[in-house]
Amino acid sequence: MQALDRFPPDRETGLSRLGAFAPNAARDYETRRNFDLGTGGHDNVSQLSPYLRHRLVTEPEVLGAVLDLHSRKAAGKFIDELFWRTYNKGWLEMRPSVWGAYWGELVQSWDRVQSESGLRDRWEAACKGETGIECFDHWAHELVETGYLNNHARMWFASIWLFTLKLPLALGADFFLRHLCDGDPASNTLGWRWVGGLHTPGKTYLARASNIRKFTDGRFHPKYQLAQEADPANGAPNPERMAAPEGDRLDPSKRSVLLLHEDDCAPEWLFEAGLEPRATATLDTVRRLSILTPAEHVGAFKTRALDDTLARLGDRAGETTRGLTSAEAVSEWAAAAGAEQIVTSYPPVGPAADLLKGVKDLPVVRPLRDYDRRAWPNATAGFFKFKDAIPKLIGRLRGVEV
Ligand SMILES: Cc1cc2nc3c(=O)[nH]c(=O)nc-3n(C[C@H](O)[C@H](O)[C@H](O)COP(=O)(O)OP(=O)(O)OC[C@H]3O[C@@H](n4cnc5c(N)ncnc54)[C@H](O)[C@@H]3O)c2cc1C
Repeated sequence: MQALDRFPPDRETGLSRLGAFAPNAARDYETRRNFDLGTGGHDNVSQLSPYLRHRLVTEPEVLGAVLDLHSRKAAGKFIDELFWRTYNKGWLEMRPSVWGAYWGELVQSWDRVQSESGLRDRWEAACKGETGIECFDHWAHELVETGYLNNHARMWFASIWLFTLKLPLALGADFFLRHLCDGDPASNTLGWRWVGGLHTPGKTYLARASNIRKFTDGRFHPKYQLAQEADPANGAPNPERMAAPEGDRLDPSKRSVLLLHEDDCAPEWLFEAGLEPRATATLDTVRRLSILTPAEHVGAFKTRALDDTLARLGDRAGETTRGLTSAEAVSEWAAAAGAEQIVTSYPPVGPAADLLKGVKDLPVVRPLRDYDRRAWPNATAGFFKFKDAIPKLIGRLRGVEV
């Protein structure tokens, strides 16, 4: 699998990629990050997203490595981008119905694909990279083969999907989730909603031929091929905000089992909080990412990342079980291990959280990392408001009050 050759799903690779990238996280990154230099040419950005998305490497670790080498000002652009991920997670936690609405739109759009042959043909051509728009077709192939696209390419691709090809937003977000190694319910849904003019109501992102030519170093120039205007896409409006989650308190004296999932492959912090599980299991939620079957590399990334986690935990994990796929299977496993509680790192909005809602027989204790608990409540409105909290959040991590 080409994607996993590029993104070996283990923590050691994530950390060594971070070490190699950190020296370039200041001016180099700021001036070059928007360039999409083609398959295999993405050294201008960190390519850490599959590791961050599954928390094989954590945000505090990335911030720490970068701030050991650069001032906050010098690495400001990179730090902002990293906090976009945190912002998206917090924003969706406080508005979880957006994920439910996305699923509703996906089911509806999929029904239309099956009944409207014109739509089906355009959707198939887009997914196969056979639209005749050379840059778009290249990105469709790159995504399917490598599981990755540069951020600017994701923006252009989503814009062309919505405004030139006039395809439904949910089908585009689904195409990404089925192929990205970093596919994330928050960053992907919000990324598509941002391009489509739903996140910042009415403000759409229109891809322009001249911008594509400049930032692909002249590889592509889709002159006269792209829509010239972008009316907001159809989709649920932003709902009212709920309170941010605080997470559960862990009582390590109770008989516990540990459940690992794709959202936190660095659960060592739970052991530091006193957890001594009798047994540990991994969840397999890849089939809950889409109505269709995700690409093989997407599931393989998650399975191997969780295997890497179990290997690191060693004997501390107790007896191990792999790949539970339903709430019933989780309950049965925990009961057989004689547990009083199932402990799991707080699963943010997405497939693992969806599955765990169905576990009723035993309490599921979901402690939340300090980083998330402090950062998420700041996603009250747009990113620029959230940004005001960044100095303080960094100060707490670095042990300096700002
Ligand atoms: C339509 C669309 C869909 C997207 N879908 C996803 C997704 O499913 N998963 C995902 O992780 N990101 C998604 N992004 C955000 C962004 O494109 C990727 O995080 C980034 O390209 C990953 O590459 P990198 O690690 O080399 O990023 P770098 O530029 O090196 O940035 C470092 C880290 O910061 C975070 N980051 C950077 N840019 C963004 C951003 N714009 N939004 C949120 N976080 C960011 C990522 O965790 C990234 O690993 C999407 C963006 C768009 C426009």
